[in-house]
Amino acid sequence: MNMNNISFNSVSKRFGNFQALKNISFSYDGNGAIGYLGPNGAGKTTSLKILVNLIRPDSGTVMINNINVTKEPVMALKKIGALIETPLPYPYLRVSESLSYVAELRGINKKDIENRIEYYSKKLALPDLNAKISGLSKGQRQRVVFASTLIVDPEILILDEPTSGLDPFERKLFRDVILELKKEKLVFMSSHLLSEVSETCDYVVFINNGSIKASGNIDEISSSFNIKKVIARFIENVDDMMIDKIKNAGYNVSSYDKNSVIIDFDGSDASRARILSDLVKIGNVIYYDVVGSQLEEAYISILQGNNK
Ligand SMILES: Nc1ncnc2c1ncn2[C@@H]1O[C@H](COP(=O)(O)OP(=O)(O)OP(=O)(O)O)[C@@H](O)[C@H]1O
Repeated sequence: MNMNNISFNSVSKRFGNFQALKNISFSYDGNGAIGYLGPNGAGKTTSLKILVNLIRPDSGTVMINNINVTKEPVMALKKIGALIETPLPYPYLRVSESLSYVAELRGINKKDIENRIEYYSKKLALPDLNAKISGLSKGQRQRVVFASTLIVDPEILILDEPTSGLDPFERKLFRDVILELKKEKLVFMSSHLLSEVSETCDYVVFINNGSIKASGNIDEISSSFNIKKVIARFIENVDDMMIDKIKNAGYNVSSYDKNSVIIDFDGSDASRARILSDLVKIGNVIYYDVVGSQLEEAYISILQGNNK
């Protein structure tokens, strides 16, 4: 099995007066999945485009499997599959034609093409292979485009928000394919969906305002951030009087609805226990738990600059 790697070394990119990437560096060795996280406009797509040589950095280098992408793009990108800003596949072609066309361009033999079309047609629940691309829904098109990046059997898969705009069923199809692929390949994906990243990725890189804020093993990063909200559900309706009592007990109510209240806290077990013992004096608590995820806490803390 091949081991893959990618690295950004002091990469900067300016658009006019706007500095989109400021000296970014990170690297990853091995197979698995890397999640690239950051708010809109952080510089994720710009980084991914530089990685696949769609744009050139002003300074710094990007390497794929130790080959400099800017200097030797053909060699570096030979084993890459990329899905960046979903292009429209040829509308007049049929699904199977559009898939074999991409594979033929890469010199893949007919038998492999047929097998892979059949495989991904099942895995991604592709529409009828004889259907015209122009008649497909947005999600169906996205599935076909994803299949066309996979049909060439890439060693490294670069995906820019691959599931944006997909329904939950389609997201699951994508997730299962990524989970399968990452066993033997390297997947580098940007995403806004933290739940998706925590389910699929082994490593995370956080970017904000064109700078890398943190990177590391997802479990190690997540475990250093405690969840800082609890939810309590009551038998009785939550009214203003109850909310006042909770506030008077010294708590910050983040939100509430008919039967439940969400309270901010410092994330410690001691505070969590104390809140519950206070709440049972105020109402009949039937459910109590922390809400959110550690990755979400990490994302918020790191991107707000409270990096531990
Ligand atoms: N070709 C361009 N010309 C001018 N500015 C650009 C260009 N491409 C990107 N930018 C700017 O660079 C910044 C980073 O954009 P980029 O698309 O990399 O962000 P992103 O992290 O991918 O965001 P999103 O999650 O919204 O896709 C943005 O402020 C964007 O407006």
